[in-house]
Amino acid sequence: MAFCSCNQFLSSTYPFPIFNKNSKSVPKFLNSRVPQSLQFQAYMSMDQCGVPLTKIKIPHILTVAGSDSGAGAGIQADIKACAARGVYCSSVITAVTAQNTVGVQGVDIVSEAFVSQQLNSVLSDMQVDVVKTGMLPSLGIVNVLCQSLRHFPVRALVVDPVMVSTSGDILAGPSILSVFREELLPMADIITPNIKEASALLGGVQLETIADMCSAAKQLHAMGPRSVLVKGGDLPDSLDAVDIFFDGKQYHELRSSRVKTHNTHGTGCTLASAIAAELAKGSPMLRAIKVAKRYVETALEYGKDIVIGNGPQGPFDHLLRLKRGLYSSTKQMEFNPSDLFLYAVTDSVMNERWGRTMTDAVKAAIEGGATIIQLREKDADTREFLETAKACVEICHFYGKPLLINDRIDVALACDADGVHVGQSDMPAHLVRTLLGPEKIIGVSCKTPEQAKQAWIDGADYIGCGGVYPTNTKANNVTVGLEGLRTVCLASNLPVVAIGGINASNARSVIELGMPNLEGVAVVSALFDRENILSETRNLHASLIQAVSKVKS
Ligand SMILES: Cc1ncc(COP(=O)(O)OP(=O)(O)O)c(N)n1
Ligand SMILES: Cc1nc(C(=O)O)sc1CCOP(=O)(O)O
Ligand SMILES: [Mg+2]
Repeated sequence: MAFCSCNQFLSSTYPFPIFNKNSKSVPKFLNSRVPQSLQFQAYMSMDQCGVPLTKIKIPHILTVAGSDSGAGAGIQADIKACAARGVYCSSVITAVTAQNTVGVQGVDIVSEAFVSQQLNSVLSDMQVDVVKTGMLPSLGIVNVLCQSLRHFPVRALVVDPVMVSTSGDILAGPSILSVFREELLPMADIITPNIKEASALLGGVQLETIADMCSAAKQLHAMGPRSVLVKGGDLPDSLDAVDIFFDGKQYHELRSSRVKTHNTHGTGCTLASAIAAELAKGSPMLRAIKVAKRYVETALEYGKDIVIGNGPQGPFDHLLRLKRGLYSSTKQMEFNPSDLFLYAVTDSVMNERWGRTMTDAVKAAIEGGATIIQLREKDADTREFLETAKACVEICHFYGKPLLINDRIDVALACDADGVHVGQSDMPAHLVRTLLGPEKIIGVSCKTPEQAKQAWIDGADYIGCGGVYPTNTKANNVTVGLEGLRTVCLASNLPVVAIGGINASNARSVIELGMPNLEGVAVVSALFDRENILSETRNLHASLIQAVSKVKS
């Protein structure tokens, strides 16, 4: 069988270097074996009859960790998390634990020589993209791992410094701390300690507040990893789950509501594996962490009521009861609040009135400056809507703009749209999130502060607030006015887009409210019920730019 690289994939490189810039012994981008820079690399190949075949390389994580006989954590959690996130997972087992939901009853450490042999088997052959480490129970095992990583460099190293199990059992003693600090951490792209592990790595300091977590992240970063995620799940007195990410320059406070459940065994392993999976797909670090956190939250939500074992901490449902089978293993478009700046909501009745197709209308709106498109079809046949939606996804992605579907989760899934917009009488946003998965964009219409708060809890990405002005486009719509918009913006943790009766003449007053989380305006008739969409969009775009610069000055 003859293989040759397919050129269209050659430019698809990873956005991150292999090892930490401070690492003394490992050169950056060292690559001795295979062209690993080609994510999802495709090979054009011929079989014996000369028929072309396409082979696709899927992202590959190697987990170096301990086995958990109860399968909630360790190697078993890593493999399930990777399967759920659409990447391949090989495994090097460092220890076999006898474990259940009560605790750890026994540990059998695998010999250094055999860990080394496993590492060699996988790394010498299988084109690993990202290595993720979990339980590393002896100094010798950390040493052989570091040696292997020098010999077989990979794209990224995720170190979950597992020391104590959720049940409080010791999985790696203090003897490994020095080799962690001196050898492994400087090689890592990210380390993901919880509060107890961060404290142990820092010699036993007390971490009780978010400020303490930031300080710990900075001190751990000084040990050499490119970035640090200190997980605050154990932080006392916090209603939310708060993690601190530090990339050496900036701190990011990542906050999410806690899922009320005892089924949390293995969340640390799962989060680190999910981060590794996103990195292997090509996401930058912060994005990888956000997606991984959402995945863990969704999995906890799915598993919150399951009963496995009699102990205090049960496993959860990594595969989300296999309900979300339509997750894509390809990289999804990232939501940026600035996408809401000029939000075009389509209307096919208006398009028909002006004698044009939906695809022409979408193209013209984007060329005029629309930053995001929503397909809103109240009466279309599903089949016809789906075909239009598929064509519009292509157009939007060609221009690098996200496309959302109004109301119809099924259509959004079927055409692999970037997300959906739902209102208060549509499917609840938390269910939309579980159906669409952690990466898709979800917007929710909100007219009150309570609705805005709920949208945030439900895992939405933004809210739409209106009607700011009276509109003929949506029957019986309640007008909340500029004051209503201001009240909702003040209550919202999410970015807001204003909607309802907005056009190039009154958009200024909306922007001049000066609310920091008000990112833009959504419009239907001012763009689509006009003869020339391109010039109307340009006009509105110019008004918005003018208004924003006035607010800033
Ligand atoms: C950006 C944006 N904001 C609000 C809406 C309205 O959604 P909803 O309340 O569900 O009403 P319908 O659009 O479904 O009639 C929206 N579509 N987009
Ligand atoms: C779809 C929609 N939702 C609204 C809300 O208030 O939530 S107002 C509206 C219609 C917006 O159309 P136009 O820009 O033509 O006024
Ligand atoms: Mg709706």
